[in-house]
Amino acid sequence: MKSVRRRWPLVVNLRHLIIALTTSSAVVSLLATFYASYKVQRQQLIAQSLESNLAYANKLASSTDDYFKGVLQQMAYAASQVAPALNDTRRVDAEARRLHLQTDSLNSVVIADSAGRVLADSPPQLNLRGSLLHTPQATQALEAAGPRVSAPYLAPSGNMLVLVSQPIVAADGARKGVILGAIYLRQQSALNKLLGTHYYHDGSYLYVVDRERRILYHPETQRVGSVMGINPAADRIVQGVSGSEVLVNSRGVEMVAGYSIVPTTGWGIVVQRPLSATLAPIGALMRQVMEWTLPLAAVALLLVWAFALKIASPLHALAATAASYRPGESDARLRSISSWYLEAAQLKKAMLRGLGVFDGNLRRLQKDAATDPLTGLGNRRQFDFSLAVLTEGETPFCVVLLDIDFFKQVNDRFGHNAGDAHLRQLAGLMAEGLRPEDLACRIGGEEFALLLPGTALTEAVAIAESLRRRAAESAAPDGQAGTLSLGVAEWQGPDDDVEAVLRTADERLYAAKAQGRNRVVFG
Ligand SMILES: Nc1nc2c(ncn2[C@@H]2O[C@H](COP(=O)(O)OP(=O)(O)OP(=O)(O)O)[C@@H](O)[C@H]2O)c(=O)[nH]1
Repeated sequence: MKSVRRRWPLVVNLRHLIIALTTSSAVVSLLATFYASYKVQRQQLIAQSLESNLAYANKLASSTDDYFKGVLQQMAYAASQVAPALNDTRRVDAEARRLHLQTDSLNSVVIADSAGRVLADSPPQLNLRGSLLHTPQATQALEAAGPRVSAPYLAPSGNMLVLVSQPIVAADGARKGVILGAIYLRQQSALNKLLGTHYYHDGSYLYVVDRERRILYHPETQRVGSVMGINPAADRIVQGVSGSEVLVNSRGVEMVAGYSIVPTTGWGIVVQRPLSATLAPIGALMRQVMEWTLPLAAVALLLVWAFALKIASPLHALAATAASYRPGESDARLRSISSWYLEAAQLKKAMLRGLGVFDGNLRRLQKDAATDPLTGLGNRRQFDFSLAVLTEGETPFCVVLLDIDFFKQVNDRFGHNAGDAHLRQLAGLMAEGLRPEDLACRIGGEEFALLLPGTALTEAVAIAESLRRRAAESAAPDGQAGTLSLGVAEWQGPDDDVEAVLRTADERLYAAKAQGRNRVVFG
Protein backbone atom coordinates (compact mmCIF):
# COMPACT_ATOMS: atom_id res chain seq x y z
CA MET A 1 0.00 0.00 0.00
CA LYS A 2 1.19 3.47 -0.80
CA SER A 3 2.06 5.41 2.30
CA VAL A 4 0.56 8.88 2.47
CA ARG A 5 2.67 11.53 4.15
CA ARG A 6 0.46 13.96 5.96
CA ARG A 7 1.54 17.59 6.08
CA TRP A 8 0.57 19.10 9.42
CA PRO A 9 -0.70 22.65 9.33
CA LEU A 10 2.24 24.18 11.17
CA VAL A 11 1.26 27.71 10.25
CA VAL A 12 -1.52 29.08 12.42
CA ASN A 13 -3.41 32.32 12.31
CA LEU A 14 -2.01 34.81 14.84
CA ARG A 15 -5.46 35.95 15.96
CA HIS A 16 -6.59 32.36 16.51
CA LEU A 17 -3.36 31.69 18.37
CA ILE A 18 -3.87 34.72 20.60
CA ILE A 19 -7.48 33.83 21.34
CA ALA A 20 -6.50 30.22 22.06
CA LEU A 21 -3.58 31.26 24.28
CA THR A 22 -5.41 33.97 26.22
CA THR A 23 -8.53 31.85 26.69
CA SER A 24 -6.61 28.80 27.81
CA SER A 25 -4.39 30.81 30.17
CA ALA A 26 -7.47 32.54 31.60
CA VAL A 27 -9.23 29.19 32.09
CA VAL A 28 -6.12 27.65 33.66
CA SER A 29 -5.58 30.58 36.04
CA LEU A 30 -9.30 30.56 36.91
CA LEU A 31 -9.16 26.85 37.70
CA ALA A 32 -5.97 27.41 39.71
CA THR A 33 -7.71 30.20 41.64
CA PHE A 34 -10.71 27.96 42.33
CA TYR A 35 -8.50 25.09 43.36
CA ALA A 36 -6.35 27.28 45.65
CA SER A 37 -9.47 28.90 47.06
CA TYR A 38 -11.04 25.47 47.62
CA LYS A 39 -7.91 24.26 49.44
CA VAL A 40 -7.76 27.38 51.63
CA GLN A 41 -11.49 27.22 52.48
CA ARG A 42 -11.21 23.52 53.26
CA GLN A 43 -8.24 24.06 55.55
CA GLN A 44 -9.95 26.96 57.28
CA LEU A 45 -13.18 25.05 57.83
CA ILE A 46 -11.28 22.08 59.25
CA ALA A 47 -9.08 24.32 61.42
CA GLN A 48 -12.14 26.18 62.76
CA SER A 49 -13.94 22.92 63.47
CA LEU A 50 -10.88 21.43 65.20
CA GLU A 51 -10.59 24.54 67.33
CA SER A 52 -14.24 24.70 68.29
CA ASN A 53 -14.43 20.96 69.02
CA LEU A 54 -11.36 21.19 71.26
CA ALA A 55 -12.86 24.22 72.99
CA TYR A 56 -16.09 22.24 73.58
CA ALA A 57 -14.17 19.23 74.86
CA ASN A 58 -12.11 21.44 77.22
CA LYS A 59 -15.23 23.18 78.51
CA LEU A 60 -17.03 19.89 79.12
CA ALA A 61 -13.95 18.36 80.76
CA SER A 62 -13.77 21.34 83.05
CA SER A 63 -17.54 21.19 83.86
CA THR A 64 -17.31 17.43 84.46
CA ASP A 65 -14.31 17.98 86.70
CA ASP A 66 -16.24 20.62 88.63
CA TYR A 67 -19.18 18.21 88.86
CA PHE A 68 -17.02 15.47 90.41
CA LYS A 69 -15.29 17.90 92.73
CA GLY A 70 -18.73 19.12 93.86
CA VAL A 71 -19.98 15.57 94.42
CA LEU A 72 -16.88 14.62 96.41
CA GLN A 73 -17.15 17.80 98.45
CA GLN A 74 -20.80 17.07 99.29
CA MET A 75 -19.83 13.52 100.27
CA ALA A 76 -16.91 14.78 102.38
CA TYR A 77 -19.29 17.05 104.23
CA ALA A 78 -21.76 14.20 104.76
CA ALA A 79 -18.89 11.99 105.99
CA SER A 80 -17.88 14.65 108.51
CA GLN A 81 -21.51 14.85 109.70
CA VAL A 82 -21.94 11.10 110.29
CA ALA A 83 -18.42 10.31 111.56
CA PRO A 84 -19.20 11.13 115.22
CA ALA A 85 -22.70 9.57 115.11
CA LEU A 86 -22.54 6.32 113.18
CA ASN A 87 -24.52 4.60 115.91
CA ASP A 88 -27.33 7.08 115.55
CA THR A 89 -29.42 5.27 112.99
CA ARG A 90 -31.84 8.14 112.44
CA ARG A 91 -29.08 10.62 111.89
CA VAL A 92 -27.17 8.36 109.47
CA ASP A 93 -30.42 7.68 107.65
CA ALA A 94 -31.22 11.36 107.42
CA GLU A 95 -27.76 12.18 106.10
CA ALA A 96 -27.99 9.46 103.42
CA ARG A 97 -31.38 10.82 102.32
CA ARG A 98 -30.18 14.44 102.35
CA LEU A 99 -27.12 13.56 100.26
CA HIS A 100 -29.27 11.71 97.75
CA LEU A 101 -32.16 14.13 97.50
CA GLN A 102 -30.59 17.57 98.10
CA THR A 103 -29.10 17.62 94.61
CA ASP A 104 -29.57 15.29 91.66
CA SER A 105 -25.83 14.60 91.54
CA LEU A 106 -26.13 10.98 92.72
CA ASN A 107 -28.68 8.36 91.69
CA SER A 108 -28.29 6.50 95.01
CA VAL A 109 -26.39 6.77 98.28
CA VAL A 110 -25.20 4.09 100.72
CA ILE A 111 -23.48 4.60 104.12
CA ALA A 112 -21.60 1.58 105.51
CA ASP A 113 -19.47 0.95 108.63
CA SER A 114 -15.83 -0.11 108.52
CA ALA A 115 -16.91 -3.78 108.28
CA GLY A 116 -18.88 -3.03 105.13
CA ARG A 117 -22.30 -3.37 106.76
CA VAL A 118 -24.83 -1.00 105.24
CA LEU A 119 -26.15 1.44 107.86
CA ALA A 120 -28.36 3.55 105.60
CA ASP A 121 -29.40 3.71 101.96
CA SER A 122 -31.38 6.04 99.75
CA PRO A 123 -33.65 5.51 97.95
CA PRO A 124 -35.09 2.93 100.41
CA GLN A 125 -35.99 0.67 97.43
CA LEU A 126 -32.33 -0.35 97.42
CA ASN A 127 -33.16 -2.38 100.46
CA LEU A 128 -29.53 -2.84 101.40
CA ARG A 129 -29.68 -1.87 105.05
CA GLY A 130 -28.03 -4.53 107.22
CA SER A 131 -26.43 -6.30 104.25
CA LEU A 132 -22.69 -6.50 103.65
CA LEU A 133 -21.00 -4.73 100.75
CA HIS A 134 -19.74 -7.44 98.47
CA THR A 135 -19.05 -6.07 94.96
CA PRO A 136 -15.33 -5.61 94.19
CA GLN A 137 -15.90 -1.89 93.49
CA ALA A 138 -17.61 -1.37 96.88
CA THR A 139 -14.92 -3.37 98.66
CA GLN A 140 -12.16 -1.30 96.96
CA ALA A 141 -13.98 1.89 98.01
CA LEU A 142 -14.13 0.61 101.60
CA GLU A 143 -10.42 -0.01 101.59
CA ALA A 144 -9.39 3.17 99.76
CA ALA A 145 -7.56 5.77 101.83
CA GLY A 146 -9.26 8.71 100.15
CA PRO A 147 -12.07 9.70 97.81
CA ARG A 148 -12.40 7.52 94.73
CA VAL A 149 -14.28 7.23 91.45
CA SER A 150 -14.55 3.63 90.25
CA ALA A 151 -14.36 2.28 86.75
CA PRO A 152 -17.82 1.76 85.25
CA TYR A 153 -19.36 -1.65 85.97
CA LEU A 154 -22.62 -3.52 85.77
CA ALA A 155 -24.08 -3.65 89.29
CA PRO A 156 -26.13 -6.69 90.55
CA SER A 157 -29.16 -4.38 90.25
CA GLY A 158 -28.60 -4.32 86.48
CA ASN A 159 -27.48 -0.67 86.40
CA MET A 160 -24.32 0.38 84.53
CA LEU A 161 -22.74 2.76 87.02
CA VAL A 162 -19.69 4.39 88.47
CA LEU A 163 -19.24 4.43 92.18
CA VAL A 164 -18.04 7.61 93.91
CA SER A 165 -16.80 7.06 97.45
CA GLN A 166 -15.62 9.07 100.40
CA PRO A 167 -14.16 7.42 103.54
CA ILE A 168 -15.70 8.26 106.96
CA VAL A 169 -12.87 9.10 109.31
CA ALA A 170 -13.16 9.96 113.02
CA ALA A 171 -11.49 13.04 114.54
CA ASP A 172 -8.68 10.84 115.78
CA GLY A 173 -8.10 9.52 112.24
CA ALA A 174 -9.71 6.15 112.87
CA ARG A 175 -11.47 4.59 109.86
CA LYS A 176 -15.20 4.42 110.66
CA GLY A 177 -16.77 3.50 107.35
CA VAL A 178 -17.54 4.76 103.84
CA ILE A 179 -20.14 6.78 101.94
CA LEU A 180 -20.89 5.45 98.46
CA GLY A 181 -22.70 7.36 95.73
CA ALA A 182 -23.77 5.73 92.49
CA ILE A 183 -24.06 7.55 89.16
CA TYR A 184 -26.10 5.54 86.66
CA LEU A 185 -24.61 5.83 83.22
CA ARG A 186 -27.51 4.60 81.08
CA GLN A 187 -30.24 6.45 82.93
CA GLN A 188 -31.04 10.03 83.67
CA SER A 189 -28.33 11.50 85.85
CA ALA A 190 -26.74 14.84 86.48
CA LEU A 191 -23.68 13.67 84.52
CA ASN A 192 -25.84 12.64 81.56
CA LYS A 193 -27.61 15.98 81.68
CA LEU A 194 -24.30 17.82 81.79
CA LEU A 195 -22.91 15.97 78.77
CA GLY A 196 -26.18 15.65 76.87
CA THR A 197 -26.99 19.37 76.83
CA HIS A 198 -23.92 20.00 74.68
CA TYR A 199 -25.02 17.64 72.03
CA TYR A 200 -25.56 19.29 68.68
CA HIS A 201 -27.43 18.06 65.67
CA ASP A 202 -25.50 18.05 62.37
CA GLY A 203 -24.13 14.57 62.89
CA SER A 204 -21.86 15.88 65.64
CA TYR A 205 -21.74 14.12 68.98
CA LEU A 206 -19.59 13.56 71.98
CA TYR A 207 -18.65 10.55 73.98
CA VAL A 208 -16.63 9.86 77.12
CA VAL A 209 -14.12 7.05 77.63
CA ASP A 210 -11.96 6.13 80.58
CA ARG A 211 -8.31 5.13 80.50
CA GLU A 212 -9.29 1.53 79.79
CA ARG A 213 -11.16 2.69 76.66
CA ARG A 214 -14.51 1.89 78.29
CA ILE A 215 -17.33 4.07 77.08
CA LEU A 216 -18.92 6.06 79.93
CA TYR A 217 -21.18 8.26 77.89
CA HIS A 218 -22.38 7.93 74.32
CA PRO A 219 -25.51 9.18 72.52
CA GLU A 220 -26.15 5.51 71.63
CA THR A 221 -26.74 4.41 75.23
CA GLN A 222 -26.36 0.71 74.42
CA ARG A 223 -22.68 1.38 73.77
CA VAL A 224 -22.12 2.64 77.32
CA GLY A 225 -19.95 0.15 79.19
CA SER A 226 -18.49 -1.40 76.00
CA VAL A 227 -14.84 -0.98 75.01
CA MET A 228 -14.04 1.51 72.26
CA GLY A 229 -12.68 -0.09 69.08
CA ILE A 230 -9.84 1.28 66.95
CA ASN A 231 -9.94 5.04 67.42
CA PRO A 232 -6.97 7.45 67.54
CA ALA A 233 -8.78 9.78 69.99
CA ALA A 234 -9.25 6.92 72.46
CA ASP A 235 -5.52 6.13 72.04
CA ARG A 236 -4.61 9.72 73.00
CA ILE A 237 -6.92 9.58 76.05
CA VAL A 238 -5.24 6.37 77.20
CA GLN A 239 -1.97 8.36 76.97
CA GLY A 240 -3.61 11.22 78.95
CA VAL A 241 -3.21 13.72 76.09
CA SER A 242 -5.69 16.44 75.08
CA GLY A 243 -5.78 17.77 71.52
CA SER A 244 -7.56 17.74 68.18
CA GLU A 245 -7.18 16.01 64.82
CA VAL A 246 -8.98 14.67 61.77
CA LEU A 247 -9.38 10.92 62.30
CA VAL A 248 -11.33 7.90 61.15
CA ASN A 249 -13.66 6.70 63.91
CA SER A 250 -14.32 3.09 64.90
CA ARG A 251 -17.09 2.96 62.24
CA GLY A 252 -14.79 4.11 59.42
CA VAL A 253 -16.21 7.67 59.20
CA GLU A 254 -13.84 10.63 58.83
CA MET A 255 -14.29 12.89 61.84
CA VAL A 256 -12.94 16.25 62.99
CA ALA A 257 -12.32 15.55 66.68
CA GLY A 258 -11.32 17.51 69.80
CA TYR A 259 -10.57 15.60 73.01
CA SER A 260 -9.81 16.67 76.55
CA ILE A 261 -8.95 14.92 79.81
CA VAL A 262 -11.05 15.31 83.00
CA PRO A 263 -8.34 15.68 85.70
CA THR A 264 -10.32 14.15 88.62
CA THR A 265 -11.15 10.92 86.84
CA GLY A 266 -8.65 10.67 83.94
CA TRP A 267 -11.64 10.28 81.63
CA GLY A 268 -11.47 11.71 78.14
CA ILE A 269 -14.27 13.73 76.54
CA VAL A 270 -14.30 13.51 72.76
CA VAL A 271 -16.32 16.02 70.72
CA GLN A 272 -16.45 15.14 67.06
CA ARG A 273 -18.13 16.20 63.89
CA PRO A 274 -18.24 14.34 60.55
CA LEU A 275 -15.76 15.82 58.06
CA SER A 276 -18.57 15.90 55.47
CA ALA A 277 -20.69 18.12 57.78
CA THR A 278 -17.67 20.34 58.48
CA LEU A 279 -17.09 20.81 54.74
CA ALA A 280 -20.78 21.22 53.86
CA PRO A 281 -20.55 25.04 53.57
CA ILE A 282 -17.71 24.75 51.05
CA GLY A 283 -20.13 24.42 48.10
CA ALA A 284 -21.80 27.73 48.98
CA LEU A 285 -18.41 29.36 49.63
CA MET A 286 -17.07 28.20 46.27
CA ARG A 287 -20.24 29.45 44.55
CA GLN A 288 -19.63 32.81 46.18
CA VAL A 289 -15.97 32.80 45.08
CA MET A 290 -17.18 31.97 41.55
CA GLU A 291 -19.77 34.77 41.59
CA TRP A 292 -17.08 37.26 42.60
CA THR A 293 -14.32 35.88 40.41
CA LEU A 294 -16.11 35.09 37.15
CA PRO A 295 -17.18 38.65 36.20
CA LEU A 296 -13.70 39.96 37.03
CA ALA A 297 -12.09 37.11 35.11
CA ALA A 298 -14.38 37.78 32.13
CA VAL A 299 -13.46 41.49 32.16
CA ALA A 300 -9.77 40.60 32.47
CA LEU A 301 -10.07 38.10 29.62
CA LEU A 302 -11.80 40.68 27.41
CA LEU A 303 -9.10 43.23 28.20
CA VAL A 304 -6.34 40.71 27.44
CA TRP A 305 -8.13 39.75 24.21
CA ALA A 306 -8.58 43.36 23.18
CA PHE A 307 -4.98 44.21 23.95
CA ALA A 308 -3.62 41.07 22.29
CA LEU A 309 -5.74 41.68 19.19
CA LYS A 310 -4.56 45.29 19.17
CA ILE A 311 -0.99 43.96 19.18
CA ALA A 312 -1.84 41.44 16.47
CA SER A 313 -3.72 43.95 14.33
CA PRO A 314 -0.72 45.63 12.59
CA LEU A 315 0.93 42.24 12.05
CA HIS A 316 -2.31 40.85 10.66
CA ALA A 317 -2.73 43.82 8.31
CA LEU A 318 0.91 43.62 7.21
CA ALA A 319 0.54 39.88 6.55
CA ALA A 320 -2.73 40.42 4.61
CA THR A 321 -1.09 43.10 2.47
CA ALA A 322 1.89 40.86 1.84
CA ALA A 323 -0.41 37.94 0.93
CA SER A 324 -2.40 39.89 -1.68
CA TYR A 325 0.03 42.04 -3.63
CA ARG A 326 -1.58 44.52 -5.98
CA PRO A 327 0.77 46.67 -8.03
CA GLY A 328 0.23 50.33 -7.21
CA GLU A 329 -2.23 49.61 -4.37
CA SER A 330 -0.16 47.67 -1.91
CA ASP A 331 2.08 50.63 -1.18
CA ALA A 332 -0.87 52.83 -0.16
CA ARG A 333 -2.39 50.01 1.89
CA LEU A 334 0.92 49.45 3.67
CA ARG A 335 1.24 53.15 4.48
CA SER A 336 -2.29 53.23 5.92
CA ILE A 337 -1.49 50.49 8.48
CA SER A 338 -1.04 51.99 11.94
CA SER A 339 2.09 50.36 13.30
CA TRP A 340 1.93 51.67 16.85
CA TYR A 341 4.81 49.72 18.33
CA LEU A 342 8.45 49.52 17.37
CA GLU A 343 8.59 45.99 15.93
CA ALA A 344 5.54 46.48 13.70
CA ALA A 345 6.90 49.87 12.58
CA GLN A 346 10.23 48.28 11.66
CA LEU A 347 8.45 45.48 9.81
CA LYS A 348 6.33 48.00 7.93
CA LYS A 349 9.39 50.05 7.03
CA ALA A 350 11.19 46.95 5.76
CA MET A 351 8.13 45.90 3.75
CA LEU A 352 7.77 49.37 2.24
CA ARG A 353 11.42 49.33 1.29
CA GLY A 354 11.09 45.86 -0.23
CA LEU A 355 7.89 46.80 -2.00
CA GLY A 356 9.55 49.90 -3.45
CA VAL A 357 12.37 47.82 -4.87
CA PHE A 358 9.90 45.20 -6.11
CA ASP A 359 7.60 47.77 -7.74
CA GLY A 360 10.59 49.45 -9.43
CA ASN A 361 11.85 46.13 -10.75
CA LEU A 362 8.40 45.15 -11.92
CA ARG A 363 7.91 48.46 -13.72
CA ARG A 364 11.32 48.08 -15.32
CA LEU A 365 10.54 44.52 -16.38
CA GLN A 366 7.14 45.51 -17.74
CA LYS A 367 8.71 48.36 -19.65
CA ASP A 368 11.49 46.12 -20.96
CA ALA A 369 8.96 43.49 -22.01
CA ALA A 370 7.05 46.09 -24.05
CA THR A 371 9.97 48.14 -25.40
CA ASP A 372 12.19 47.68 -28.41
CA PRO A 373 15.73 47.86 -27.02
CA LEU A 374 17.28 49.44 -30.12
CA THR A 375 14.91 52.37 -30.60
CA GLY A 376 13.13 52.72 -27.27
CA LEU A 377 9.78 52.54 -29.10
CA GLY A 378 7.07 50.05 -28.22
CA ASN A 379 7.71 46.57 -29.60
CA ARG A 380 5.42 44.09 -31.36
CA ARG A 381 4.01 42.91 -28.01
CA GLN A 382 3.15 46.48 -27.03
CA PHE A 383 1.58 47.06 -30.46
CA ASP A 384 -0.61 43.94 -30.22
CA PHE A 385 -1.61 44.77 -26.63
CA SER A 386 -2.58 48.36 -27.51
CA LEU A 387 -4.54 47.13 -30.53
CA ALA A 388 -6.48 44.75 -28.26
CA VAL A 389 -7.16 47.54 -25.71
CA LEU A 390 -8.50 49.82 -28.47
CA THR A 391 -10.69 47.20 -30.12
CA GLU A 392 -12.03 45.91 -26.78
CA GLY A 393 -12.73 49.47 -25.72
CA GLU A 394 -14.31 50.05 -29.17
CA THR A 395 -12.12 53.13 -29.65
CA PRO A 396 -11.82 53.97 -33.37
CA PHE A 397 -8.25 54.42 -34.53
CA CYS A 398 -6.02 54.73 -37.55
CA VAL A 399 -2.93 52.65 -38.12
CA VAL A 400 0.08 53.82 -40.18
CA LEU A 401 2.54 51.10 -41.30
CA LEU A 402 5.87 52.42 -42.63
CA ASP A 403 9.11 51.01 -43.97
CA ILE A 404 12.47 52.68 -44.83
CA ASP A 405 13.12 52.67 -48.53
CA PHE A 406 16.13 50.73 -49.75
CA PHE A 407 17.33 50.15 -46.24
CA LYS A 408 19.28 47.08 -47.28
CA GLN A 409 21.60 49.36 -49.23
CA VAL A 410 22.34 51.39 -46.09
CA ASN A 411 23.44 48.27 -44.33
CA ASP A 412 25.33 47.03 -47.29
CA ARG A 413 27.18 50.28 -47.94
CA PHE A 414 27.73 51.69 -44.48
CA GLY A 415 27.50 48.68 -42.21
CA HIS A 416 25.02 47.36 -39.67
CA ASN A 417 25.86 49.97 -37.01
CA ALA A 418 25.07 52.77 -39.36
CA GLY A 419 21.82 50.97 -40.18
CA ASP A 420 21.01 50.84 -36.44
CA ALA A 421 21.69 54.57 -36.08
CA HIS A 422 19.36 55.18 -39.00
CA LEU A 423 16.65 53.17 -37.28
CA ARG A 424 17.12 55.13 -34.04
CA GLN A 425 16.89 58.43 -35.90
CA LEU A 426 13.61 57.38 -37.50
CA ALA A 427 12.30 56.41 -34.08
CA GLY A 428 13.12 59.93 -32.89
CA LEU A 429 11.21 61.42 -35.81
CA MET A 430 8.20 59.21 -35.13
CA ALA A 431 8.05 60.12 -31.46
CA GLU A 432 8.17 63.86 -32.20
CA GLY A 433 4.82 65.58 -31.96
CA LEU A 434 2.84 62.49 -30.90
CA ARG A 435 -0.04 62.97 -28.47
CA PRO A 436 0.16 61.05 -25.19
CA GLU A 437 -2.50 58.61 -26.37
CA ASP A 438 -0.65 57.86 -29.65
CA LEU A 439 1.78 54.97 -29.88
CA ALA A 440 4.87 54.51 -32.07
CA CYS A 441 6.19 50.95 -32.38
CA ARG A 442 8.90 49.02 -34.17
CA ILE A 443 7.07 45.88 -35.20
CA GLY A 444 9.76 44.21 -37.34
CA GLY A 445 13.39 44.69 -38.52
CA GLU A 446 12.86 48.00 -40.31
CA GLU A 447 9.06 48.00 -40.17
CA PHE A 448 7.35 50.57 -37.97
CA ALA A 449 3.77 51.45 -37.06
CA LEU A 450 1.83 54.35 -35.60
CA LEU A 451 -1.40 53.73 -33.67
CA LEU A 452 -3.53 56.88 -33.53
CA PRO A 453 -6.62 56.43 -31.30
CA GLY A 454 -9.70 58.61 -31.96
CA THR A 455 -8.09 59.93 -35.14
CA ALA A 456 -9.95 60.33 -38.43
CA LEU A 457 -8.33 58.98 -41.60
CA THR A 458 -7.62 62.47 -43.04
CA GLU A 459 -5.90 63.53 -39.83
CA ALA A 460 -3.88 60.29 -39.79
CA VAL A 461 -2.84 60.85 -43.40
CA ALA A 462 -1.66 64.31 -42.43
CA ILE A 463 0.40 62.89 -39.58
CA ALA A 464 1.88 60.24 -41.94
CA GLU A 465 2.62 62.84 -44.56
CA SER A 466 4.36 65.04 -41.98
CA LEU A 467 6.52 62.13 -40.91
CA ARG A 468 7.35 61.22 -44.52
CA ARG A 469 8.37 64.80 -45.23
CA ARG A 470 10.49 65.19 -42.13
CA ALA A 471 12.26 61.88 -42.86
CA ALA A 472 12.92 62.84 -46.43
CA GLU A 473 14.26 66.20 -45.33
CA SER A 474 16.50 65.02 -42.56
CA ALA A 475 19.95 63.79 -43.31
CA ALA A 476 20.46 60.31 -41.93
CA PRO A 477 23.71 59.51 -40.02
CA ASP A 478 25.01 57.85 -43.17
CA GLY A 479 24.53 61.10 -45.04
CA GLN A 480 21.65 59.72 -47.12
CA ALA A 481 18.10 60.99 -46.98
CA GLY A 482 16.12 57.98 -45.68
CA THR A 483 12.77 58.21 -47.37
CA LEU A 484 9.77 56.29 -46.11
CA SER A 485 6.87 54.47 -47.67
CA LEU A 486 3.66 54.58 -45.60
CA GLY A 487 0.25 52.87 -45.73
CA VAL A 488 -2.70 54.24 -43.70
CA ALA A 489 -5.94 52.42 -42.78
CA GLU A 490 -8.80 53.13 -40.39
CA TRP A 491 -10.66 50.92 -37.85
CA GLN A 492 -14.02 52.54 -37.29
CA GLY A 493 -15.57 50.17 -34.78
CA PRO A 494 -16.46 46.57 -33.93
CA ASP A 495 -18.00 46.05 -37.37
CA ASP A 496 -14.51 46.30 -38.87
CA ASP A 497 -12.18 43.32 -38.80
CA VAL A 498 -8.96 44.50 -37.20
CA GLU A 499 -6.89 41.92 -39.12
CA ALA A 500 -8.38 43.15 -42.38
CA VAL A 501 -7.54 46.74 -41.40
CA LEU A 502 -3.91 45.77 -40.73
CA ARG A 503 -3.78 43.87 -44.01
CA THR A 504 -5.13 46.94 -45.79
CA ALA A 505 -2.47 49.18 -44.20
CA ASP A 506 0.19 46.67 -45.22
CA GLU A 507 -1.13 46.47 -48.80
CA ARG A 508 -1.11 50.27 -49.00
CA LEU A 509 2.49 50.33 -47.72
CA TYR A 510 3.47 47.98 -50.53
CA ALA A 511 1.42 50.00 -52.92
CA ALA A 512 3.51 53.03 -51.87
CA LYS A 513 6.67 51.03 -52.61
CA ALA A 514 5.29 49.92 -55.91
CA GLN A 515 4.32 53.46 -56.87
CA GLY A 516 7.93 54.63 -56.48
CA ARG A 517 8.40 54.90 -52.66
CA ASN A 518 8.63 58.07 -50.55
CA ARG A 519 4.88 58.44 -50.39
CA VAL A 520 1.75 57.87 -48.31
CA VAL A 521 -1.02 55.63 -49.68
CA PHE A 522 -4.39 55.72 -47.88
CA GLY A 523 -7.05 54.63 -50.34
N1 LIG B 1 21.09 47.71 -39.37
C1 LIG B 1 19.98 46.93 -39.26
N2 LIG B 1 19.46 46.41 -40.31
C2 LIG B 1 18.32 45.64 -40.20
C3 LIG B 1 17.75 45.40 -38.98
N3 LIG B 1 16.64 44.62 -39.19
C4 LIG B 1 16.54 44.39 -40.54
N4 LIG B 1 17.56 45.03 -41.15
C5 LIG B 1 17.85 45.03 -42.56
O1 LIG B 1 16.84 45.71 -43.26
C6 LIG B 1 16.92 45.30 -44.60
C7 LIG B 1 15.56 45.16 -45.18
O2 LIG B 1 15.71 45.05 -46.59
P1 LIG B 1 14.53 44.70 -47.50
O3 LIG B 1 13.27 44.52 -46.76
O4 LIG B 1 14.96 43.57 -48.41
O5 LIG B 1 14.36 45.90 -48.53
P2 LIG B 1 14.85 47.35 -48.64
O6 LIG B 1 16.31 47.31 -48.90
O7 LIG B 1 14.49 48.15 -47.43
O8 LIG B 1 14.09 47.85 -49.86
P3 LIG B 1 12.59 48.17 -49.99
O9 LIG B 1 11.90 47.83 -48.70
O10 LIG B 1 12.07 47.42 -51.09
O11 LIG B 1 12.58 49.65 -50.16
C8 LIG B 1 17.73 44.02 -44.56
O12 LIG B 1 19.00 44.30 -45.16
C9 LIG B 1 17.89 43.68 -43.13
O13 LIG B 1 19.13 43.08 -42.83
C10 LIG B 1 18.34 45.96 -37.85
O14 LIG B 1 17.93 45.78 -36.70
N5 LIG B 1 19.46 46.72 -38.02
